[in-house]
Formats: sequence, structure tokens, C-alpha cells
Amino acid sequence: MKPVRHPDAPAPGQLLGAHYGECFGCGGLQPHGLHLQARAGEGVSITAEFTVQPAHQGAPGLAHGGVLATALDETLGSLNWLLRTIAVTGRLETDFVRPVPVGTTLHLEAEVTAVAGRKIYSRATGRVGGPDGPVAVRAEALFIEVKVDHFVQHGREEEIQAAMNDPDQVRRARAFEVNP
Ligand SMILES: CCCCCCCCCCCCCCCC(=O)SCCNC(=O)CCNC(=O)[C@H](O)C(C)(C)COP(=O)(O)OP(=O)(O)OC[C@H]1O[C@@H](n2cnc3c(N)ncnc32)[C@H](O)[C@@H]1OP(=O)(O)O
Repeated sequence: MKPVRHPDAPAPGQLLGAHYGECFGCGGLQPHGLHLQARAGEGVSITAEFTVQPAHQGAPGLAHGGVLATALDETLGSLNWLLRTIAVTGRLETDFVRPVPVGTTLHLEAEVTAVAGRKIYSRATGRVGGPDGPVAVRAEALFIEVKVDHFVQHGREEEIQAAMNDPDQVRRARAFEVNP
């Protein structure tokens, strides 16, 4: 089925902020995290930026492939803001097209291509040298919709309790869960 942008989705151009402060992809509280900033696009699409830091190296002076996959995963995950669902990555297939040096800003864009029940299909690209620069990485993904209970059941007690004691975190999560 064609994806449908939720009527309460953030407006195109709006910065989305972190879904969880400790998130390695988007959280502000992770010193070595990606601090990826995502913005709502048109339809069910997202743009995001991430600058490769020295802590993200694999080979000398180059981004680790797993970190680049994280940037793609996080950008793809941000699409859920536009659907107003909570979903986790079930499958992530990544192409590494060119090496990405430390200091490079990766310009990411992602879109949902189809939704089938709980399954959300999406794809993303990461470009270097600007939003219209050459493609360095791309991915196709399948996210699966879950309830807040997924995290409560599986997450470590310590972090779950802290998240549940944070009214903003709970409000955000519950608002997504009651997606009509
Ligand atoms: C107070 C607390 C606050 C919490 C606030 C939360 C805030 C919001 C946080 C979001 C965070 C995002 C962060 C970034 C995105 C990550 O990185 S998420 C982390 C990485 N991913 C995971 O940990 C997921 C681990 N996997 C799982 O838990 C389970 O396998 C899943 C994905 C939930 C699916 O399990 P399930 O619910 O039992 O569903 P299942 O029936 O197996 O599959 C459903 C359908 O999907 C298909 N499917 C499932 N997996 C696959 C696969 N790998 N390949 C192909 N098809 C698949 C199945 O075939 C099935 O298809 P149909 O038969 O319906 O046609």
C-alpha cells in the first residue's frame, strides 16, 4: 500500500529532535553518538545530516561502515515520525559506494516506499559534498511496527525505569502508540 503521511505529522522543514536522549544515532546525551539531525520532508520523507567525527573511524581517517549504517538506520527510523508509528528495524541492506573521510558531512534522505500491515518498507541515500553530491551510501530497509511494550519487555530495567519516569518520553511514546 502507498504510505500515507499522518495528518499530525511535523510540517515539512521542521527539525524532529531526538526520540531518546541516550540514542546513539540522534541523542544529545551520547558523547560519541552521531548527533544526527533529521528534518521532516514532503510526503513521507526525511532529510538528515551527520558529520563524521574522529570517534567514528574504522580505517585511519575514514568512517566505520557500521557507523554509516547507523546513520542510515537512524534516518530511516525517523520516518516513523511522519507515520506516527513506533517501529524497529527488521532488515537493513546497505551499499557502501565510496569511502567517507572524517570531517565529511553526510547528507541523508529517506522515504517510505510502501506499508503492508505492520511492515514499513523504506530506502535511503547518503551523499557527500552537499545534498546533490555523489552518493556514498544507500540502504533499503524493512521496519516492523511495535507497541511501547516491546521496549518495556526487552529493555534493561535501569534505562526503562528512567525513561518511564520521564514524562516527556512517555508522552511522546504513548502519542505514537495510539496512532489511529
Ligand atoms: C517508556 C519506554 C519508551 C520507549 C520509547 C521508544 C521510542 C522509539 C524507539 C525507536 C528506536 C529506533 C532506533 C533506530 C532503529 C533501530 O535500530 S531499532 C533496533 C534494531 N532492531 C531490533 O532490535 C528489532 C529486533 N527484532 C524484533 O524485535 C522482532 O524480530 C520484530 C522486528 C519486532 C518482529 O517480531 P514480531 O513482532 O514477532 O513479528 P513477526 O511476526 O516475526 O514479523 C512481522 C512481519 O515482518 C516480517 N519480518 C520480520 N523480520 C523480518 C526480516 N528481518 N526480514 C524480512 N521480513 C521480516 C515477518 O515475516 C512478518 O511478515 P508477515 O508474515 O506479516 O507478512
